[in-house]
Amino acid sequence: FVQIMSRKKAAKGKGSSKSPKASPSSGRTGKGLTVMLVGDSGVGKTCLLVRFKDGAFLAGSFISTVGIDFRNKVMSIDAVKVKLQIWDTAGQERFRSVTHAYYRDAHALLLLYDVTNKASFDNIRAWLTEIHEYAQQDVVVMLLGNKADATHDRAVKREEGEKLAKEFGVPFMETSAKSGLNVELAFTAVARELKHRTMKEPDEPKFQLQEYVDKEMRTAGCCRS
Ligand SMILES: Nc1nc2c(ncn2[C@@H]2O[C@H](COP(=O)(O)OP(=O)(O)OP(=O)(O)O)[C@@H](O)[C@H]2O)c(=O)[nH]1
Repeated sequence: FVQIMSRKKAAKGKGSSKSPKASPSSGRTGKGLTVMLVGDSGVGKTCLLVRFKDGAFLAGSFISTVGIDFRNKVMSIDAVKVKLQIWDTAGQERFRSVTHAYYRDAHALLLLYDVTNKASFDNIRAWLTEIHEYAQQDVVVMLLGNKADATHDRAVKREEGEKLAKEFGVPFMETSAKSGLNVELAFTAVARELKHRTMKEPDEPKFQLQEYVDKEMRTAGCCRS
């Protein structure tokens, strides 16, 4: 599997992490925390990652990811350096078996749908079933409604995303890889949760991911980027 590289990466000539160090069995023991991006093809997984990593938006023609792609990013959380290894998976059905092999090594999953594509939202239930089947029980899952900038084409209301997330007990926010809305926050929130888990003091209260996200969004007002 690890030999399968992203066609996107080759086509766009973007700098990426060197050859993938992770393998389906090394994630939990390897250095860093692994965050996997999943969701239907075209929801914006690669764009979200590129926005987070390089601060840019990949406009123009859409080149689907083939297999899986890897990028590393070091974040500073309360003065502690946290290394995230981010796995960008292919949303296309034909690569599903590749993705399945990586689930169990993921510490966190960012599950995306596209707010302009109702089918991608309807498929979230199936994605959650798949996650339940293949990922670790304690995996951190966050639901993201991406392309929030595309107001004219919106097909899924924010309230619908919130409702679904509540039903499954996962934190939720809308993002935009295009405008940058909440992109940093999505990754920071899961990194904080994972850091808390690994470095928690005995009497420290549990980190409340959704509370943190809500507070950060309130502080930033409507247009956090
Ligand atoms: N308006 C808008 N378009 C976006 C956004 N994110 C991605 N796109 C567009 O959506 C298309 C698909 O984006 P990708 O990031 O390649 O999608 P993906 O989920 O990685 O797709 P697969 O690799 O096939 O799984 C591209 O044409 C992007 O330019 C966003 O936040 N807003």
